[in-house]
Amino acid sequence: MTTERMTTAQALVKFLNHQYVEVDGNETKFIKGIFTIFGHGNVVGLGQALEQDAGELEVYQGRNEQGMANAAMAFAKQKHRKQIMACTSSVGPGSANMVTTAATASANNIPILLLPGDVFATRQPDPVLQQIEQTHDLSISTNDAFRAVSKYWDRVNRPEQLMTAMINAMRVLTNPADTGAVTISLPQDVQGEAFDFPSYFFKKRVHRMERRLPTRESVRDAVRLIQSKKKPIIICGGGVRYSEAAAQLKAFSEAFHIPFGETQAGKSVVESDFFYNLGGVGVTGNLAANSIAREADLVIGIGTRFTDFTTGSKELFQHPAVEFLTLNISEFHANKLDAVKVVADAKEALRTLTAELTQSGYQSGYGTEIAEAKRKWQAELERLHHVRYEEEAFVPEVSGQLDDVLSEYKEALGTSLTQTSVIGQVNHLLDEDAIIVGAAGSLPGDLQRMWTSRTPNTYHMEYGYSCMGYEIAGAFGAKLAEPDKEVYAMVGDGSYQMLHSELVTSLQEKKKINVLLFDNSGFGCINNLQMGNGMGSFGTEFRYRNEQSNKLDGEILRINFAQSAAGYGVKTYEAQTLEELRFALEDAKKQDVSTLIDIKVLPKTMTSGYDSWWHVGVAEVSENGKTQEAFEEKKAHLTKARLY
Ligand SMILES: Cc1ncc(C[n+]2csc(CCOP(=O)(O)OP(=O)(O)O)c2C)c(N)n1
Ligand SMILES: O=C1C[C@@H](O)[C@H](O)[C@@H](O)C1=O
Ligand SMILES: [Mg+2]
Repeated sequence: MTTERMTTAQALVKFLNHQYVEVDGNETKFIKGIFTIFGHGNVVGLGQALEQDAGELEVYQGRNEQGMANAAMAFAKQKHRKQIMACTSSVGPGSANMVTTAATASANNIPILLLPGDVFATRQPDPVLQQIEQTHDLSISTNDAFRAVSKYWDRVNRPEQLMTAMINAMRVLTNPADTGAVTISLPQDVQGEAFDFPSYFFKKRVHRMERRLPTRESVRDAVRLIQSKKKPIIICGGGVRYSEAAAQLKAFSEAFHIPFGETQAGKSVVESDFFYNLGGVGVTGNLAANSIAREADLVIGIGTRFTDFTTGSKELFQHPAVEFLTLNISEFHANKLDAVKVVADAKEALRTLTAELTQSGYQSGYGTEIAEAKRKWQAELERLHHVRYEEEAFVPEVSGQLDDVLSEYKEALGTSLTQTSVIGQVNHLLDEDAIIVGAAGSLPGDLQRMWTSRTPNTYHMEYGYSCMGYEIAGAFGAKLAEPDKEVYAMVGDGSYQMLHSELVTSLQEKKKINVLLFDNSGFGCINNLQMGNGMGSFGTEFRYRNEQSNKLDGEILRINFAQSAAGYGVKTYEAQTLEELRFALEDAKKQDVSTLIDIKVLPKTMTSGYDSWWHVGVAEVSENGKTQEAFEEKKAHLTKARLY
């Protein structure tokens, strides 16, 4: 047996350089690069190995561990999970900062390899700087927090453990049914320890991402179920996108005259103007998809996790005889809602099902309903694009909540722009193949409803975890994945303030991203949620502390985000009118550096409603009559919802 004497960290870097995936006969290098923030927990171990010989790994410098890991996750998402990035952090706070992204990646089933430094395996210097000493258990460290949010977790306490750890890491990272965050904790002493690694550990490994075929029996069950139904609706989830099954989905819906709604992860798999594409479905769905879903007697979920947003907390589907069919690579997700299930790759399942159903001569019973529902939604969309603020008698989309202070916002932010009209302009003016990236706030809802995708795979939304602060790092990660396209972060002022550090990394790497910042001076969607459920406006508007009341109900905060980003070297614009917005969008396209448009919008001018319900934990007992009413309303909805 030939061996190579190297440190654990050197062996890890060499191993990462030899991993490939094969999909449909195409081979790709699996790990494109590694994001780093060095500290004592990784610099002289993994840092040394990367300095000495990083191989073909591109080494990036992050600004915030959560931010860099978000960028890595977005890269993998935009690459449809066929290529990934690794991330290394120091010990303690550096690794803790990545826990949020681990959760985000796992919730979204996106592969990401996290390599946090860890406390000494020998325990000799304990407590090392940044070590928490848990008196009830000295074997745990900050990195154990990753266990709850990783799909695979391991700690390399001896150099030779690296081999099984990494082979298992690759098993999970390349498993389409159950991928997500993989965390390999690397005690800082072990990173530098040498071992005679066998050469076979470093051989080229090609991980075939196989397309699981459906069984004959499951397809037979599916065909029988579909044949018994007249008004099916398909829910197109992220699994369709990662399986690259757009053509098969289109063929299936055309052949049998079955429309589909899109989840956040499934949006833009197919262009919006495809006849059978109804657009976003669920809590943040549009009128067309939700009205068809409400009356459907069969819901065919393809590659979807059926989250509460997709099912309207299981209240959306109201046909008395509604049943569920799932096509999913994950047995766990396929099993939801008591569905008849086809556990298989989406592309393969659709191919087989199309062939079998064709033989039966099946056609759905839809007449003009699909065209009619789409026509009505188009008219509503037009209206939303043209909502303009008027001083007198203006009724915002979310009305009856902050009506009396809208003019104060107009003054403070110097704007009368409505959010829906801004989205209309942006959708109109961006290049057809531009990618938009988002995650949290009111924008994901507006965009799932309103965004018209003209080119496939241009809508990139992280809504499995809806993690504020993903947007800008995510845009940077998407740009690394698709450097030839313009990428736009769609971000609220709350999310922007939470985390935008990787904007600087985009400048450093000369990878231009564009930030469209919607400033309504508040956590707008949460303000809608609380007030919509009987509360007052509490802790969600950005207002100064008022010395009289000692509450946060003073004047509205005014922040010039454009000025602050200009300090980084970003090309910035301020938009308080549609003309300024149009100019900025066009001029931003001409720039080579990252850009930011500080768009001031009025609160309460985002979209709302469209026949859906979201189950939240409204107070059962309160001193406020409105909250009491909201609780009664919730109870009424619950009587119409499935219980599991
Ligand atoms: C990390 C994180 N913390 C908290 C939340 C809960 N949350 C969801 S949206 C939101 C406010 C978002 O405000 P902003 O970005 O300004 O968007 P707006 O709703 O005003 O459009 C909050 C606090 C979250 N999704 N993620
Ligand atoms: O609590 C939330 C409410 C949603 O409206 C929002 O989009 C999401 O970010 C969230 O966390
Ligand atoms: Mg806001």
